[in-house]
Formats: sequence, structure tokens, C-alpha cells
Amino acid sequence: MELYPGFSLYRALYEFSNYAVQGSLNRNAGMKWEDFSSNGMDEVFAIIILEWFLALIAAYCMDRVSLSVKDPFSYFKNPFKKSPSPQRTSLEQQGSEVSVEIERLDVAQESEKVEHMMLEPSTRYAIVCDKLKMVYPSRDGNPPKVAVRGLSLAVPLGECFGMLGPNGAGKTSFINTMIGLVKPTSGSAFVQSLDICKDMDRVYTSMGVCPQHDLLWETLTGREHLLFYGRLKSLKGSDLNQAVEESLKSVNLFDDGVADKPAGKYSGGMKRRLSVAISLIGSPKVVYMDEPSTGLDPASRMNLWTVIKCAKKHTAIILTTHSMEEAEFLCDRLGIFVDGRLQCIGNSKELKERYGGSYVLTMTTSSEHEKDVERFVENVSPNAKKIYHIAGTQKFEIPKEEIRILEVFQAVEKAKSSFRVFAWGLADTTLEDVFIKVARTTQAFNVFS
Ligand SMILES: Nc1ncnc2c1ncn2[C@@H]1O[C@H](COP(=O)(O)OP(=O)(O)OP(=O)(O)O)[C@@H](O)[C@H]1O
Repeated sequence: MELYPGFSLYRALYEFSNYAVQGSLNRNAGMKWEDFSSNGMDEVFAIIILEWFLALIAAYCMDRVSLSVKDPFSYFKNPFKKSPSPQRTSLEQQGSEVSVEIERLDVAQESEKVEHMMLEPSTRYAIVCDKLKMVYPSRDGNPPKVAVRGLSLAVPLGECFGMLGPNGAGKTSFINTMIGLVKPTSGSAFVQSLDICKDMDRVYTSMGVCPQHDLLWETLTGREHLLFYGRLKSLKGSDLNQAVEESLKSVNLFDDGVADKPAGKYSGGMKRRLSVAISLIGSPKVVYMDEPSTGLDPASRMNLWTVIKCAKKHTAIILTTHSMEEAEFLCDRLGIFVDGRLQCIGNSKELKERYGGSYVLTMTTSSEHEKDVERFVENVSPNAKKIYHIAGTQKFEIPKEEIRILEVFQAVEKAKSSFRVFAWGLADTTLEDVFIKVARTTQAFNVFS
């Protein structure tokens, strides 16, 4: 009976209380150590200690079994295999909503390319990320945040890769991982064949960074900043002075003594230009630019674009931007990044062809002719879809295969005789349309999944 855990405890308590009652009646001390062998309490205690060890082992096994949710018996098959930590499990569950997504062909091809590269490394590619994942740990009661979900990407020298994506998509987190500010949670990344987890010190010598927010010393001048970063990139003597001068000229910070003013007195645009110059000094092989032209006037922006375009000839650049114009002007390939994942990848023409497939017809009339416009569009293209409507102005998405542009022009001219058209236009798909479509579809999918 005493082998049952509860019973041995009960027996011990019973004996103690019995001796205590007898002790108080007979005015003696109750149970003593020497009484243990006479009343069997030594056996009871031996059983309790043994059971404590057995219960501990049983509780540990049950805990491990409960963690192996998919196969509760897997623990018994291999009891020494490390089980995932509770945090890891919750992250995997968090990521599972996305794992049902159908990976798009272009993104899958990029992953395949990277997998191939991991087996046969190539020096042509300056940046290679293989299933890179970055999770911010839970803090202040908030759950962990998966910012980058297994990104696979290869960027060759001479390419500017544009990373587009809505706010909070994880672009900056990706860059921060690549520049060593935060450690990847899993996956790997290589810069010039150097592992960012092991050889970051060597990676820094061939890397330039233009962060999202300018990181400048208020009291140092623009020239001093460039001298400092130039020295970090191993430039010396006349080479360093020449590189600094060229860099200052390229971003229009050379004339009128601007180069020798403290950075604290620079305008926002000047600081931004200095940050870009810093990222490019010493001709690094890899450059990360996080929204480089934010806050620049149109002339400075165009000037900056020329500098970046010139620099990319011998560099691999990863650039994040919210400007579609900038992306089209600078980037050889683009990736739309939503919720920590690349949703599509290709050059701007390919993306427009892939995700466009329709013209946008805009027509403005007085409010009473709105129905006439609807009928007109239905005649032109039965599958047209109204996408926008406000005070007499309506926009319709028309499948490209359903219309010929000449016929639309003829039809509009004819319609003008039936009702007054204030303005109208027919536009091809823009990169902005593609961006909105991809971002909306993915976000809607994530909400409903
Ligand atoms: N230090 C942090 N701790 C926890 N979560 C963070 C941290 N930094 C960013 N995040 C979260 O990670 C996600 C990705 O943020 P990130 O700044 O990388 O996005 P982004 O694409 O660069 O956005 P934006 O275009 O606005 O710059 C966001 O949901 C953000 O709230």
C-alpha cells in the first residue's frame, strides 16, 4: 500500500499525529529519531524519497511528450533528441499562418537559385541570403515579432536591388540583420562569401550603409565625417583626400565652405546627402541604402540618383524606398516585401506585365451622367471593374485582352455626342498599381488566414 505515493505520506502523517497525541497525554516529547526503526517510519521515508525521484522523472517525460504535439510518442523513440523551446514553438505556430501561402514562382526560383549557390558558391554574387529569419524577442509582455520570415535572395555585383514594401514590412529589420546590428534568428547570409554571423569584422571593410535615420556627429564637419569613414575603409594619404573631395563634390557639399561646416548646422537634405556619401566612400563592394532620398528636393534627388547609378557599376546595392519613381530609375530588380516575405521579384517591366494585365480608364462627367458612363464602359468591355468613384469621376480596370486602344478612342468620341465628358484618360499599369495590388492581396490574405 505504501508504494502508492499518497498513502506513504498519509501513513507518515498518521504516525506523527499518533505520537503527538500520545506525547501530550503522557507528557513526553512525541516521536523521536530512535522511534523511526520501531514503527516503520524509516521505510516510509525511504519510499517517499524514492517516489520523489520517480515522480520527477515521470513529470519530465510527460512535459517532453506534451511538447511533441505532432507525434506524442516521438519522445520515446528518441528520448535524447533536443525538443524545441516553448518560445520557438510559439513562433513556429505564429509563422504557420503564412506557411500555407502559395509561394510565387519568381520567389521560388530565387530560392532555388540560392539553394544551388549554397552547394556551388559563386563569386559573382556579392550578397546571398539563405532562408534568413529575424525575430524580435518578446518584451514587456508583448509576443515575439517575426520581422523577416525566411528570406532567400542573391544580388550580384553591379546590381541595384530595390526592396519595396508597406510600412512595417520588415525592410529595415532585414538591413539591420545584414549589417550586424541584430543577429539572424535562423538561416544564413554571406557578403562576398563571408558569413555575416562569423566574419562581420571583415564584412565591414567592404560594406557601406546609409541608414534610415542619419547617424552623424553634430560637431564634426562633412569633410571630417568622410575622412573618418574613408580611413575605416583603409584609404590613406592622397587617395583619402582625393576620395573625400570627389565624394563631397558628387553630393553637392563641396562649394561655399559647406564641407567644413559642422554637420549639426546642415539642413535635413544636406545630412541625407552626407549619409549617402559616407555609404559610398572607399568604393565598397556592398551598399545598403534605407530610403536614401527621403526629404530631398527634386533637384537634389535627381543628383543623388545619378551618384547612386554611377556607384552601382562596381557594387551590389540593396535599396529600400517608398518612391516608385526612384525604384524604376535606379533598380535593376525589385522585390515587393510584405509581412516579412518577398511576395514577388523581377524587373519593373516584368512585374507590370505579370501583375498588370489591365488598363485603367478614367472618365469625369457631371454627376447625372454617371450611369451613362457605366453603360458606356460596359459596352466597351463587359468585364470592366469599377475601382474608384468620387463626384463624377470614375475609374475602371479594363482587361487588356478585351480592348484595342484605337477602338476605345473611337467609342469615347461617339459617346461625347450623347453626354458631356469633362476629361478622360486611358493608362497602362504603373509600378504603383502593382505595389498596391500585391500589398493589398497579401495583407488581405494574412488577415483572412
Ligand atoms: N526593436 C524592435 N522590437 C520589436 N519589434 C520591432 C522592433 N523594430 C521593429 N519592429 C517591428 O518589426 C516590424 C518590421 O519593422 P521594420 O522597421 O523593419 O519595417 P520597415 O519595412 O522598415 O518599415 P518602414 O517602411 O516604415 O521603415 C514592424 O512590425 C515593427 O513594429
